[in-house]
Amino acid sequence: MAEYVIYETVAVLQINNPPLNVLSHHVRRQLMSGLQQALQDTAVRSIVIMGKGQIFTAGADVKEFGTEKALSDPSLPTLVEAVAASNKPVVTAFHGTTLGGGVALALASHYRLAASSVKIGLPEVEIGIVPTCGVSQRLPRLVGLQTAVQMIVSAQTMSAQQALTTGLLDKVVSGDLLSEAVGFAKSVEVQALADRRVGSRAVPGADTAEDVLDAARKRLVRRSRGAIAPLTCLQAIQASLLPFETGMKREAELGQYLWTSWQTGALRYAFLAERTVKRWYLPGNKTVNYRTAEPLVINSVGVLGAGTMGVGITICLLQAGLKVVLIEANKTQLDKAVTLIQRSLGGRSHSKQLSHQAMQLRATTDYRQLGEVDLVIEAVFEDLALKRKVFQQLDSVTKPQAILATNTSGLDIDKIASATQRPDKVIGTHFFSPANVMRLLENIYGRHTSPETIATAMQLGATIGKVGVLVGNCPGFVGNRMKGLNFTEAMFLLEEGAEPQDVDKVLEEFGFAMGPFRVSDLAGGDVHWRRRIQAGLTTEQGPPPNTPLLYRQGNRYCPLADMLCMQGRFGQKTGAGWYRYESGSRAALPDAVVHRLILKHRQDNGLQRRNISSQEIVERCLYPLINEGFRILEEGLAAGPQDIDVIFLLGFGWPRHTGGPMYYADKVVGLGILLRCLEKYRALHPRSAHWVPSSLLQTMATQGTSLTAWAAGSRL
Ligand SMILES: CCC[C@H](O)CC(=O)SCCNC(=O)CCNC(=O)[C@H](O)C(C)(C)COP(=O)([O-])OP(=O)([O-])OC[C@H]1O[C@@H](n2cnc3c(N)ncnc32)[C@H](O)[C@@H]1OP(=O)([O-])[O-]
Repeated sequence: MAEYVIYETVAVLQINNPPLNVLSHHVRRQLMSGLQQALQDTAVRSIVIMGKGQIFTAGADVKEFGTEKALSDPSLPTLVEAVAASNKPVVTAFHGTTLGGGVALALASHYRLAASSVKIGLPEVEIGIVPTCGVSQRLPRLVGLQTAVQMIVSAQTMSAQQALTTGLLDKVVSGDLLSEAVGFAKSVEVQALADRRVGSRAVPGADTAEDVLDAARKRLVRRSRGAIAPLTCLQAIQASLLPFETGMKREAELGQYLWTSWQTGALRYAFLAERTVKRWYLPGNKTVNYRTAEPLVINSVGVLGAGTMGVGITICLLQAGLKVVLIEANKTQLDKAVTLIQRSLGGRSHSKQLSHQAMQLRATTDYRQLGEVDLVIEAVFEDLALKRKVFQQLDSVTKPQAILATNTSGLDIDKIASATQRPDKVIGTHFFSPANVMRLLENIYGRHTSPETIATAMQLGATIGKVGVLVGNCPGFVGNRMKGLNFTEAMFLLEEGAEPQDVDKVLEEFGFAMGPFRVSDLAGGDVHWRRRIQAGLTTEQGPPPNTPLLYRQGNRYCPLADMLCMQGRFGQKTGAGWYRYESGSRAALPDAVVHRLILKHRQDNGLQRRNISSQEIVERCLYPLINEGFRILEEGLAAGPQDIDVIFLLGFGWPRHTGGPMYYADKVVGLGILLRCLEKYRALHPRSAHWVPSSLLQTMATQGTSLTAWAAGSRL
């Protein structure tokens, strides 16, 4: 709701809609009625709009979007324009965070005040919409085009001081916001309003406008990769150079265009999915869930292994204020890691606070120092025998109630847990590299993992700023199990006629930051080569004895990646992989050596080259992965499609504007079309088991059920 209180001649309208004061329909109705009351009351000479609680407002109510309430009177645009039309001065005073529609209200007001700690932002582009309600028209008039572009198109937040410098704020206050705002409102009661109306101003620096917009457009064309919101937002900003009323009309048209695009739905889904997965439950036993399981309190964490992952994990734990004991047997490696960690923590702006964080680190070669920690994250080399040995040791040196987590990207959690006397306290915590940057934490429960252990791992993820997704135990878990198929098909495409750069280009146009071959070169081809060797698919010298070159373990197999690794071409780190890299450069250059290798492989094995369309590249690389997602749901290894989508959005660079693989299949491709496509490729490639459609997909496609609707019904 919104409260209405009079302070002498000032009417104060306070939004009170905890926790985030979103501008839901009932809030807008009360704000409108408060505004009208204040305008009619002759004793009122000025109006203050502010918020109660933690923040001013998180903007429009995203959960209302697409429902009747979003448009019900007063809509947000109607309310904002009523503020703009007020013939009494309106002061908006904000604190905490001010987003989206909150900024719209402020820009329509005559004056803007804020607490010094405020963060102001326009996240609309991230949910695929134009900041309408006059934001795209008023903001450039107030702060100039350059800053408006930064705020609207890059969704960068602004501090109070920056907002004051750019002219977005009239005043930053450090005292009590309510009394400061009331005092300020009184002081402007006699001021003329005409020149305070932002809409009547001209955009400053209009003479350099084209240069600013051109530079932004070029940047966006490069970066947007199929997302339509950024460039549409830029068009709306450009319209601010037109007369205000014309610009407002253009803003509304562009707003409508995005509003009705499928990408908006996908981006909104992604926003909500990230929050939905926090409400975890065991797919096979819903009684074990985030409400019923209590996490343990974690104050100190041991990290075992000071390689790249161990260092990244340590940094996030320290940044969250936890005490860390870092164990590494190799003293030189340990010293190197400590330097890296200290540099990473100390090199940031709030150096005082962060050096305190660095002081929470104890680095040692002595396992026994883990005796008092509440939880250990093991981050040693990806080798089952080694991990089992390490867990045996951990079991003996840690206190009995300590949780033991393994950072693995696909090894069997149950086999690791069985090396201990406490399998109920063993869990997988799969961090993504670089661990201190990537927001995903794939948490894997084993057969014996207790609800308390799961709750603790999920809570730890939240504490260190990650989005934890709970999944079941299977080879590769959810992420790598699905992702592996993408690379498998990408290689088959090389056998059939494509070059690595063709496949990468198409998938980058689809929206991935990097195609599969560039990713492989970045990660190091040897990592997966070692896994294939461990799985008995290949050897360091080539195919295992008596094994056909193009088939392994009953399935079609492409040996090209193995052949590259046998030549020592591991990717960027060796200067050559699927591409070549000039010294010190990360630019992937097509390589004649690879071209010849592929050509010879085709000739030697009688593989015919044909032209492969972009459509086929997308289908071949993405549909098997999606089919595997359905299998994962069918096997009860993920609670819902949101969990899978969040893993791909945050862990594998899946383009956010498509919502994630499962959303994309459901809402963009359509399950019926997906099924027919899988069947077509199954007929063409009968020796690849991943083309066999999952029975869940078959049932849904045949019954015409939507995956999203199915998931909404089953979610807690
Ligand atoms: C006509 C349109 C014009 C206008 O330009 C449009 C806009 O204003 S567009 C809007 C522009 N604004 C945005 O895009 C806001 C984006 N929001 C954010 O960036 C973060 O939520 C914020 C930083 C505010 C708080 O972070 P935090 O402290 O980590 O907290 P949290 O993130 O976990 O959220 C807690 C709960 O609140 C929920 N919820 C949050 N916001 C909204 C909302 N607007 N609405 C509804 N619900 C919202 C969220 O889903 C969650 O609920 P649940 O049931 O657990 O799923």
